[in-house]
Amino acid sequence: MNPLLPAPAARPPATMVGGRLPVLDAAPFLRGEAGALEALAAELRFALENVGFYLLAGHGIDDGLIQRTYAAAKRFHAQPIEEKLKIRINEHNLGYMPMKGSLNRTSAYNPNGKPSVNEAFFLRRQRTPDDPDVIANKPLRGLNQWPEGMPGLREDCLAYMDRMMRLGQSLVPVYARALGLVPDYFEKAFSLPNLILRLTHYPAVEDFQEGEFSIAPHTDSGFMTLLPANPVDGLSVHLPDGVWFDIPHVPGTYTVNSGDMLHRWTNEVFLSTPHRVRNVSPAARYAIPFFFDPHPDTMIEALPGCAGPGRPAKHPPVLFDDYIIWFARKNYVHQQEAAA
Ligand SMILES: O=C(O)CCC(=O)C(=O)O
Ligand SMILES: [Fe+2]
Repeated sequence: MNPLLPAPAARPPATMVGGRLPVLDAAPFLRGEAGALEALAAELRFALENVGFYLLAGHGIDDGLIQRTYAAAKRFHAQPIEEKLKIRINEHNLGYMPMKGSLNRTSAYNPNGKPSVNEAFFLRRQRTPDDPDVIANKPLRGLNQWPEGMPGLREDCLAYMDRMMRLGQSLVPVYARALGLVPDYFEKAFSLPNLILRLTHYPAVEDFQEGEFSIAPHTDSGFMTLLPANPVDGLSVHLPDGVWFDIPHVPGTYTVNSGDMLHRWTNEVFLSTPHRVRNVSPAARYAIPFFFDPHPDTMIEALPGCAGPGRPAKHPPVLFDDYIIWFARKNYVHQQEAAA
């Protein structure tokens, strides 16, 4: 079967924040309105070919659920360090990563290489001890580590991950159409997607040193990252023309970006745009990025329509599993210690 359909022409959406950041409204598509899939796909194509970031409105995620997840981040990090260290990040990248535990070495955008001034709690798909991947001890597929004595935290985080997974799955056909593929092209890759929820605490820093950041300039590793609107500013995006653009606080939206894996899968048709955080506010900043990726068994090779005569494939095929293991080793201090 030919997976290709005519691709929609890239089209800037009606609203561009600061003349640069596309705002995509998913509501007509999520309501199932006629023609909405094609219209949203044309705007998505514009956003990911030219910016790599967009604001998503009309996503249907309940604000109460978002606020409970932000509260979970705050509650988690408010614990004494001894409590947090009881679930220190393990070889599956699950649990608590202490301050300055990541270095972002996969990216050429952080030449000075100072560790980032943040601490984070990592969750992935909730698994049970009888999960075949857990029994086989497959890398990055372990059991979540939960803090003790934090009633409701686990339920809120799992409810958020489940709801965000469903949003991601409902957006995947828009990505397929934006690439000129049949809407269900990615169905198998995303029927059991790889999920990561990162609850990050960026303390207020009075005086950043040269080359020091709350999170150093980096690109994300995967397919799609979704960040709910953040009342504390600090995220900036390195646009293709070289300008650092500050993401504004637009309540009710998500900031969504594509990562290295989608960049590679699309044979570099879609961007993976560098970004960084500096919390220069007097208060702590929390972030709850949700990373939505294909199943680890997915083979990432140039998609139909993205490579061919005149545009040869720029990367060899790679199993997503091998790719994320490589990425984790490069970026996390504890992974390097384990591999040494
Ligand atoms: O804190 C933010 O707003 C962005 C965080 C981020 O880029 C990341 O965790 O990959
Ligand atoms: Fe990021």
